[in-house]
Amino acid sequence: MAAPLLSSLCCRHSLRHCSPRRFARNDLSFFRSLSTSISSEKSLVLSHVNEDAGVAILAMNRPPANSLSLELNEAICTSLKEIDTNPKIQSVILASTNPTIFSAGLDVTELISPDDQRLPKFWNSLQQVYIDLYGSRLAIIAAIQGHAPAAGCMLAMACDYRIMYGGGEGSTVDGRKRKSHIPTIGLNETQLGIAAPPWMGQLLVRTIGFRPAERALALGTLFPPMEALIEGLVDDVITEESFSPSADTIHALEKLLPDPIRNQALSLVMQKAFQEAELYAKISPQARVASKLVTRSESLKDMIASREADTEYFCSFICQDTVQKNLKKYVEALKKKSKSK
Ligand SMILES: CC/C=C\CC/C=C/CC(=O)SCCNC(=O)CCNC(=O)[C@H](O)C(C)(C)COP(=O)(O)OP(=O)(O)OC[C@H]1O[C@@H](n2cnc3c(N)ncnc32)[C@H](O)[C@@H]1OP(=O)(O)O
Repeated sequence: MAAPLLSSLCCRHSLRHCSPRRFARNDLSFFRSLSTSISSEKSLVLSHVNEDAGVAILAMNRPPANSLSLELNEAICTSLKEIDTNPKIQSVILASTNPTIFSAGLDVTELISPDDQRLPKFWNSLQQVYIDLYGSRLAIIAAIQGHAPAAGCMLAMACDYRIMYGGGEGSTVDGRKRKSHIPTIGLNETQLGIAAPPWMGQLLVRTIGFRPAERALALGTLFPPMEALIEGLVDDVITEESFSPSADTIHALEKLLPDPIRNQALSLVMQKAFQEAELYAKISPQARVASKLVTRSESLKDMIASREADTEYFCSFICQDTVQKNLKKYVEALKKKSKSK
């Protein structure tokens, strides 16, 4: 049986051990309703299940940018595990409560002057997120309504299908117009003066192919939606003009989410993601998981085998003076940019 193999592969080696302005940027009106179902660790992740459809939603909820802290990583794993234990669920939509940011990647503040107990734990938690998503028996659909740099892109690549919002006019937050946003996705680590870890770089190679990945890794390329589609980094790009959900999809999603999604980008990607999630949920789970094993088990085994060495290398790399200097500069620039808005 394929499913137990995949899960035992992952479990055996598990090392599990705002400002008001920012808050308003999240479409909490709709996602708040999700917290009534399963919520974990201060609701850093909100999730909800629809057993009839066989679909669940897992939404990252860490303002202002869904940057991956130790706690958010742990919350993602906990929620996924809870969903995984429900045999009626076959598909999960990995989403974000932030209308313009899917995930900003690692919380870079975790990397600056790090605590030597917390740093390896933090890295282990990121590895675990990757292992749990990539090796899940569930079909996971990434609903990428906003930016997905670095480890944010890794989250998407670890899913089974990626839908990206193509940007457009008149996106709304809380019913008010806001300027349109065009999200980007990619492994931009070299722009921070660091390199993507081998397993993340290899994931890009497996997703878009050797030469495009080699170039994108070196340059730290962040792809806008249509370029990401052409490269094969995402599977679908949708805009207000290109996608209208069927009445059935709207109804089924409404059943799953009692409050309507008011943000247009979020609403569109969620509707498309729901359609895709239903499609996966209709496939024989055994056959689907067996086919997933064909493409993923070897790289997962390699990753698990090199996990400890990867953590050691990461910790010593991050603590180097030059790396610390680069990271500090990067975070200062990030904060300056944010303040100047
Ligand atoms: C051997 C291997 C060794 C090392 C491997 C290390 C691997 C690393 C993988 C990573 O994931 S590194 C992280 C890379 N992430 C980024 O470079 C993204 C940085 N963020 C941005 O570019 C932008 O924030 C955005 C495009 C995601 C969104 O832009 P925008 O909508 O304009 O928002 P703001 O820039 O104003 O940001 C809002 C708020 O969020 C804070 N923030 C953003 N990203 C991060 C982050 N990654 N970590 C922590 N905090 C982040 C930002 O500072 C703003 O906060 P304020 O309090 O200043 O308002």
